[in-house]
Amino acid sequence: MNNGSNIIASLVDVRRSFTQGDVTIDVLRGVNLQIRAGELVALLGPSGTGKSTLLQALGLLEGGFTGSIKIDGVETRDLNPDEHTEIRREKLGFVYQFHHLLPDFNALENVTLPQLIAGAAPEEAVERGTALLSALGLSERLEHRPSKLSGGEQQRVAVARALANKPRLVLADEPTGNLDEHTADIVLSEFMGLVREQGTAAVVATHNERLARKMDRIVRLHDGILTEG
Ligand SMILES: Nc1ncnc2c1ncn2[C@@H]1O[C@H](COP(=O)(O)OP(=O)(O)OP(=O)(O)O)[C@@H](O)[C@H]1O
Repeated sequence: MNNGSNIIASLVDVRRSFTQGDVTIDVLRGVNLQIRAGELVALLGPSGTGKSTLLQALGLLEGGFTGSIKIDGVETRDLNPDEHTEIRREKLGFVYQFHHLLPDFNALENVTLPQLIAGAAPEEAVERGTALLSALGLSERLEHRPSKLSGGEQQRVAVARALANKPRLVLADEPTGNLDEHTADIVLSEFMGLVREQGTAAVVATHNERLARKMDRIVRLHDGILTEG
């Protein structure tokens, strides 16, 4: 279901502080961000500025935020953890720097599992998983376990998994950060191509300006504030 609006995610005046002993760090100091459906947004900023924290806000992965966090028009702040989980399952996909694939499952199973959990019929899940992995050049690797795949291949499986349930928004935290530059370029280009083909929006945290420039929009986090361009 979608709310008819073109905005898939919206943050208004989002703040987050962390306190460790006597020290409080204001990591997000009033972040505003609107992501349109199908839009690819690069999130840049030096290490430790709060890119992961911002993705956690969008992914409804942590508490402790103030401000408004809307996903597909729904204000999430007052929802309970089960409702957050449901929104994550229905609308969001995640890719991390390290793939977090299940080691005892093969590539195809890693992509079909989230679909089965979401209630897809097994044949449907296998068909979609095979199509996604094939689009990423892994048609010959469906039955390989993660340990038998290269780093780039593992990240491709993680990308396919993130898209398995047709999310409206994919949140990617340094998705190619542990790959060499050449492989990172290829995997990120494939990721962007697939995301565009699926009409999914994405926010991609990265240190890589060059790759960021290939996306629709760049936002930068600096001193807890987000700026455009
Ligand atoms: N759970 C936590 N408890 C205390 N401090 C935290 C916590 N999570 C993050 N921080 C602090 O918040 C700041 C932002 O961290 P975050 O991981 O969001 O940055 P980042 O921009 O993603 O960094 P990197 O590019 O290195 O991954 C850091 O100073 C970090 O130490």
